[in-house]
Amino acid sequence: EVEDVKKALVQFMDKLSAGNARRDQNWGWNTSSDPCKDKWMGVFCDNRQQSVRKIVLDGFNLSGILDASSVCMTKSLFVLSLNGNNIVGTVPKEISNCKHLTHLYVSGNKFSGKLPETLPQLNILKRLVISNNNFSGELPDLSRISGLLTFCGENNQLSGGIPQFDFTNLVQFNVSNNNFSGPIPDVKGRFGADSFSGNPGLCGRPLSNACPPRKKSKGSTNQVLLFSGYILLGLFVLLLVGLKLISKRKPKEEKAEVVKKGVALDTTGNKPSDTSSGHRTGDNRSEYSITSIESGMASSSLVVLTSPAVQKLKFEDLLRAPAELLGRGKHGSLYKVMLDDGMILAVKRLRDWGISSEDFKTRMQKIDRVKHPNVLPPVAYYCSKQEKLLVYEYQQNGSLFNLLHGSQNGRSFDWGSRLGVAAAVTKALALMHEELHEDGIAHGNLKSTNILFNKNMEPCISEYGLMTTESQDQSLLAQSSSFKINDLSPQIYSTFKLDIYGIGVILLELLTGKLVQNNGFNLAKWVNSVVREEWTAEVFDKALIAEAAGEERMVNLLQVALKCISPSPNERPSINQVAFMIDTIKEEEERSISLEA
Ligand SMILES: Nc1ncnc2c1ncn2[C@@H]1O[C@H](COP(=O)(O)OP(=O)(O)OP(=O)(O)O)[C@@H](O)[C@H]1O
Repeated sequence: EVEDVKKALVQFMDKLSAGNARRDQNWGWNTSSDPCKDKWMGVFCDNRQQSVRKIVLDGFNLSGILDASSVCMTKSLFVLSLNGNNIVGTVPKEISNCKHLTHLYVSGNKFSGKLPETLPQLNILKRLVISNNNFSGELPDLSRISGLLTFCGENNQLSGGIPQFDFTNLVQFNVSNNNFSGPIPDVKGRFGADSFSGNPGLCGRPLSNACPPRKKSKGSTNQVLLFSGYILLGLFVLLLVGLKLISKRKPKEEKAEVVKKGVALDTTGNKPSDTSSGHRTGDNRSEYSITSIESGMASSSLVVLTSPAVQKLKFEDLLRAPAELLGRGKHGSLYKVMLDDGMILAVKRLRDWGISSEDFKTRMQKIDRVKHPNVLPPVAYYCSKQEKLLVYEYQQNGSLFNLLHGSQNGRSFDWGSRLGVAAAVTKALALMHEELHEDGIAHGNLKSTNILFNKNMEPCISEYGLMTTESQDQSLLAQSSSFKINDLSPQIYSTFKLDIYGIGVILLELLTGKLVQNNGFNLAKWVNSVVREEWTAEVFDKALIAEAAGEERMVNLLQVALKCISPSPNERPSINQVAFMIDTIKEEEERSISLEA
């Protein structure tokens, strides 16, 4: 099989470089050497040098054709980059065989013809860049690639209408200088005229030429409705403030007291509090409305982010709804809020965060821009001087912590599923780290209570980015119970490396089924000591041993975990390396299962 892949790669290069002069000896790309071990030019492999992960051949003056069926023989290629060559012909439909592709770059070549209809089958594609070629015809329905972040198709001869991309998800989009025609879909204000200019047949916003009038469209009625919604909300808030001013003789003092009440409630925990106003349902839990948190709000309103689930959410809905305290973490308290329409939300009331409102907003917007199916997006936030609220959809299926340590004790949580959770979570974190690295926004608080299962039982990382850089210092780390990593030099602690540590601990939890901290027990320390004594097999969860799970792969995953929790942040792998390693283990597991079958 390895030989087949190698032959296919050599054939791919033969066709790609047809007629090009011979390369020097470092070039590789021949059947007598190995693409990974002998480091063929432009080939990047997984850590164990076993499978090809990236092929980057930018600017190699290649002037042949793209043999997609050959290059896609590599089992898990995720980056193919051929920018800045002279490649001719089409992008063949067999490109869809590269199922794992997340990045496809072919800009600055002489590609022509239509893009293949099979392209949207690359459904985990993140970046698609085909600019500066001679592509023509209509685009296939790329809107089917739900996680697409980049589409650059400028400077081609593409025509037809522009598909309804998920513009809220895209971070880069350009179709300028083509022959597109018709109205531009609603880009949600995310992209400007530059992205569409140079297409004489296009009309509508963000271009300045309006489309010829048609029957009044549904879209505009919606807009009117939305607009009047805002006016109503504004009036409501004014009314509320008015009532408060009238009903209170000493509004200032009263307000301070109300805020205090919220805090008092916070510290009394689950006991129903007399200070909580209204909306009690009479049972013995701390149910009350968020009104009691902050009645004096008015200065700013709820900002609904791009999640489709709560487009119509209003601040008044949050205020009115009964809320139940779920827990008090280090960032603040979490409430379960039930809306009238049956929708259930999780509202985090952030504890004094030492961040300005402006910075908070910018941060939320940056986080909102990056979407991954395994990351729980915030759906809205509220931000005033006194109060910051963050709204998520409530996840009925509980957390990874519950699944492992709840009443089931992880018994029905088999090895394959645990490996699946590990792989999904690290991949999701890899994307977040990549996209938010420049902004310096890491997760900051990764742990099994922050991995929630959605309605399809897919694991989702929640509360991404809730820790500011300032508060990510060692003193906070030391206070936190689950991250007690003594003897560490604090200065070199970067938040991104802290996330790797968090992933390592989650992997240990998956492998051992044990709590991270328990009556002086420290999971990381314990695992390290058992491994040092060479009793490695002792660490694994009895439930995994009982199902006779592949021990070799368990040991491999344990090694990944141990690298992640290395005391020196610099020795910890990057999240991409972690994702590769876990992917490889998962592939091996799948292979061994198919062999058994
Ligand atoms: N969106 C959500 N849906 C359902 N349950 C949630 C949601 N977000 C958090 N939870 C659960 O609610 C509980 C309390 O959450 P909270 O965030 O307050 O605690 P924490 O994660 O331990 O603390 P922190 O993240 O602040 O360090 C946790 O068990 C968590 O798994």
